[in-house]
Amino acid sequence: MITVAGLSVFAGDRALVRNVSFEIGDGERVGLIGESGSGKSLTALTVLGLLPEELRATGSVLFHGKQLLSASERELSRLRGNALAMVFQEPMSALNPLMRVGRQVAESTRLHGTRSRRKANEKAQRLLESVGLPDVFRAYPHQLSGGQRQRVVLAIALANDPALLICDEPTTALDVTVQAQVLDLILGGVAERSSALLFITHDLAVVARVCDRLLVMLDGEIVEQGSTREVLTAPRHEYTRKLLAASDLEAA
Ligand SMILES: Nc1ncnc2c1ncn2[C@@H]1O[C@H](COP(=O)(O)OP(=O)(O)OP(=O)(O)O)[C@@H](O)[C@H]1O
Repeated sequence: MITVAGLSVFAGDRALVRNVSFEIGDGERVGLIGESGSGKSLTALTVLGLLPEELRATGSVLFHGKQLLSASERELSRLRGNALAMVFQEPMSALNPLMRVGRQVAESTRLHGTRSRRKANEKAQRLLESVGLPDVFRAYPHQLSGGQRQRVVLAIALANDPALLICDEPTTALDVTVQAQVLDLILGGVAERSSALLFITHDLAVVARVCDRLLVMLDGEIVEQGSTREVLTAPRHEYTRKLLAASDLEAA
């Protein structure tokens, strides 16, 4: 479904992501792990066509055979929020503070379809119910907790049944008590739609639960990839071993 080949990202002459290659199949759940600054977010942003202007990407990102690196902004924005969706760490950055959340969910269904306002509102309400928020349609984002806001963002991301959902540290900014709940909603949401998932985190316990396959990044490169089981039980790269040793999974 998506094939990334020889992807590099540059700031001037400096390579921040180097020669990264991986594939994600239909419905597959892939984890991207590695320490802060290793290039995980830049890799995800490149796939979404959201790289900051000062950065430049080379290589290839094929989505259903279409080259995204040379796609126009118009084509990319049509794909985003439709076939490709995302949930980032900070939910407030994805929400409009001045618009009621129900309307924001409804707009995301209307952007990519031709439904009437009434149908869009009904769908938005159903989506909000599916993330456990039946009573927030008329609320503004500031009236919600962080976990509730992230659930609204998830409802928006899932609104158009994306082929691929990219989550970049989606629970890191949340209270520990609601992290598991949001994670379960993400997993349930992608399973129900057979969406593929690219899940970025530094939390190995989470990827062990969530992902079929893992990519390990270090200094802009993928140093190891394989099934979650292989990578977590028989890591080949010294860096992966260090990551494991530093985590609670050591005994797994
Ligand atoms: N716009 C930019 N200009 C120059 N350097 C950048 C820019 N954005 C990111 N970088 C650098 O690129 C490297 C990779 O950043 P990236 O955000 O992808 O890392 P990450 O693995 O996602 O880390 P984190 O877990 O902290 O989000 C970092 O060294 C970062 O400082």
